[in-house]
Formats: sequence, structure tokens, C-alpha cells
Amino acid sequence: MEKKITVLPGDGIGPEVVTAAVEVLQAVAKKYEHSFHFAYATIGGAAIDQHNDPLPTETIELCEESDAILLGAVGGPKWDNNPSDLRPEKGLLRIRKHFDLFSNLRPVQAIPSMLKSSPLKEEIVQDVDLLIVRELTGGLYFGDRNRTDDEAFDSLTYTRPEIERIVDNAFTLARLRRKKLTSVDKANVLDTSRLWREIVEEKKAQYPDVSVEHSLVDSTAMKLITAPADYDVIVTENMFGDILSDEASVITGSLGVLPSASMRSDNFGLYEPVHGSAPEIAGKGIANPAATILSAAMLLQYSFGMSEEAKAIEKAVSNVFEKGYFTGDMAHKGVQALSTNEWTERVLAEIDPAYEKDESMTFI
Ligand SMILES: NC(=O)c1ccc[n+]([C@@H]2O[C@H](COP(=O)([O-])OP(=O)(O)OC[C@H]3O[C@@H](n4cnc5c(N)ncnc54)[C@H](O)[C@@H]3O)[C@@H](O)[C@H]2O)c1
Ligand SMILES: CC(C)[C@H](C(=O)O)[C@@H](O)C(=O)O
Ligand SMILES: [Mg+2]
Repeated sequence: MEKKITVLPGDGIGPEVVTAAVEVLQAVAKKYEHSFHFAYATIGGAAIDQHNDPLPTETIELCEESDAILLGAVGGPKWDNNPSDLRPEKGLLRIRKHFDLFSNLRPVQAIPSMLKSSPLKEEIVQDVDLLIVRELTGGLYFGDRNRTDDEAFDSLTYTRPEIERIVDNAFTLARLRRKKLTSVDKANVLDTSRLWREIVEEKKAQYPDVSVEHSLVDSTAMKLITAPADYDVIVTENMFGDILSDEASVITGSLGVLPSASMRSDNFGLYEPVHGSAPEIAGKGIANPAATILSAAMLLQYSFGMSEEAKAIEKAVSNVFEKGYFTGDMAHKGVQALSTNEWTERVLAEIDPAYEKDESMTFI
């Protein structure tokens, strides 16, 4: 049966990395005899320019008719001074809320061949395999806010059901992994964190096989780069998860390799790299497409239940690193940096040596 994927390239390097990921999905479809239909729509700055709205109705409608969403990135200096409702980032927040994508999964895995790109010592990063489960539709991002000329406020609110569902989700995921859950909060200061911590304590009786620790976000930020291999699943609120996941990119040496899946309670999801639109390298053809390609693998795994196909993409990416091919953000001393296009060609060749590139697809 045909699967429909809505593709939202967005801004900056978004279109470049999404083009690469779509081509990888096409190669997978051909090799495994699936039919994927790609429908394109605007979000973010591109949508503001065309529709004066960072999330136009036609984009929502297209996503509603599809089985999954693949997104590049939004934002850029062109729109930085827009009023808050007309900022590209608002489109992203609205699509997450509209589809109730409350669970943002951000895996961080250190593939051995990546490790030369990390500024951290090899013995610190070599066994890292962790998953950040970030609450995505509550907290500071969605609380009451206001600003006048001289004052502004943003408020941080969480309800019991909002915390319960993300905590349950994280426990369930920990069960499928190494059964260790770290709940990250700021319970020494924030009431929302105290409620969060109480709920984790209540829930742990339902998951007796999972070990639980609580950790304050400030010291977690330190431990995440001094002892990252100690973590299995980290569950945390929206903003802490945003910050910790970018920090975790130091482990792999680049933001350009970290994928994410934003899920609701069924299998529907939005898949996007953790990184942003990287405006300073946009249009140069040098962006690392690995994070978006790996996000496409998560799409196959979580929304389509295609584990073998997802693993084939992950293996292809890892083989390309293993063979010493990197884009500029990861190319260490003595290694020639490949373009987005050249690097993607190598992934395609790993997936299917017989694959012929669709020449109608352009790498920007
Ligand atoms: N999900 C999203 O759409 C998303 C996420 C984060 C930031 N943003 C937006 O992106 C814009 C730029 O933000 P920023 O600069 O703080 O963060 P960024 O993630 O765009 O870039 C941070 C650094 O990482 C580099 N980088 C990021 N992705 C890369 C890739 N694939 N290949 C090579 N290098 C890469 C950039 O060049 C830059 O040096 C802002 O408007 C921000 O709001 C969007
Ligand atoms: C662009 C921004 C709204 C977004 C976030 O903070 O969630 C981004 O940083 C991310 O990590 O996806
Ligand atoms: Mg972020």
C-alpha cells in the first residue's frame, strides 16, 4: 500500500538536507519494493514569504492526509525581527501542538568512526548510546506570555496528565533498552519540577525492572559531556531537552548527525534533524545530511514499522563514516571534506549499488 509522506523543507539548509533524505527514501522504496508518495508544502520563513503565515492551512491539511511528516529546519536572519507570531519558529511550535507530538525522541549514538570528529577524549565517548526523551508540547514554549516595552514574561506550566504521558513513554522506552531512566529537572527551584519528580516517583512502581535516578539539569549538563556513557534514557521537560540535546552533539562531533522523531500516542510522527537552518552555510552545498537521513530511518521504523529498511539506512550511514567520508563539519585533519551531494551519493551506493539517481532531484 502506498505511504504518503509530507515533506516540509523549510529554510536555510533545510531544503538541501531534505533533498538528500528523500533520495535515500526513494532508494529504499526501490530496493524493498515499497511505494512512497512525497507531497511538498511550506513551513517557517518560506511559508511567511508565500502565505504570510509560518504554518499555512494547506500545509496542515496536507499533513493531516499523510502517514508521516519529514521536515528540514526553519528560521533565518531574514525573519529575525518579525513579530513573534510571524516568526518561522512559530510554525514549528504550532505544527507540534496541532498534531499533539508530545514525545520528542533524540537518540545520540557514537559510531566509532565518528569519534575522531569529537573534541572529547575517545575513552569518554566510545560507548555512548543514549536517548533523550524531550516533552515537546508543554512548558515554557507554550505557557502564557506577554511583553510591553519594559517588561516581558513567559510562564512554565505543566499539568499532571502532560507529565504522566511523557514519563510513561520514557519508562516504556527504557524497558526496551538498558532499563535505566534518568529524570532531569530543577526540583531545587521550580514547582513544575517538583511535580515532575513526584510523578516519576509514583510511576516507578509500575516499572520495577527499570532503575530510576533524578538529576538536576545544571549538573546533568556537566555529566553529559564528562560521562555520557553512563546514560541510557533521559526524560525531561521541553526547554531542558532542547538545550541538553544540542549539548549532546559535542559527543558525536557535530549537530549534523543527530536525528529526531516527534511522536503522538499512535504511530504518526514528524521527523526532523535536531539542528536548525544553519543560515551561514545555506546554499553552499556543504551541509551534513546525516541527521535528516537518520531521521528518515526513524520515520520508517516508528511510523511505518519498517525495521529492516531503517536498519539498512543506519548501516549505510555508519559504513560511509567507517570508510572515512565526512562533510566539512566532521572532516578531521587529513580528511577531505565532501559536499552534501557527494556524501549522499555514498550513502545511496551503500543502500543499493545498483541504484540510479533520479536526475530530476536537485541538490541545492
Ligand atoms: N528544528 C528547527 O527547525 C530548528 C532547530 C534549531 C534552530 N533553528 C533555527 O535555525 C536558525 C539558526 O540557529 P542556530 O545557528 O542557533 O543553530 P543551527 O543548528 O542552525 O546551527 C548551529 C551550528 O551548527 C552548524 N550546523 C547545524 N546543522 C548543520 C549541518 N547539517 N551540517 C553542518 N553544520 C551544521 C551550523 O553551521 C552552526 O555552526 C535560527 O533561526 C533557529 O531558530 C531551527
Ligand atoms: C527552532 C526551535 C523552536 C526548536 C526548539 O526549541 O524546539 C529547535 O531548537 C529544536 O530543537 O527543534
Ligand atoms: Mg533546539
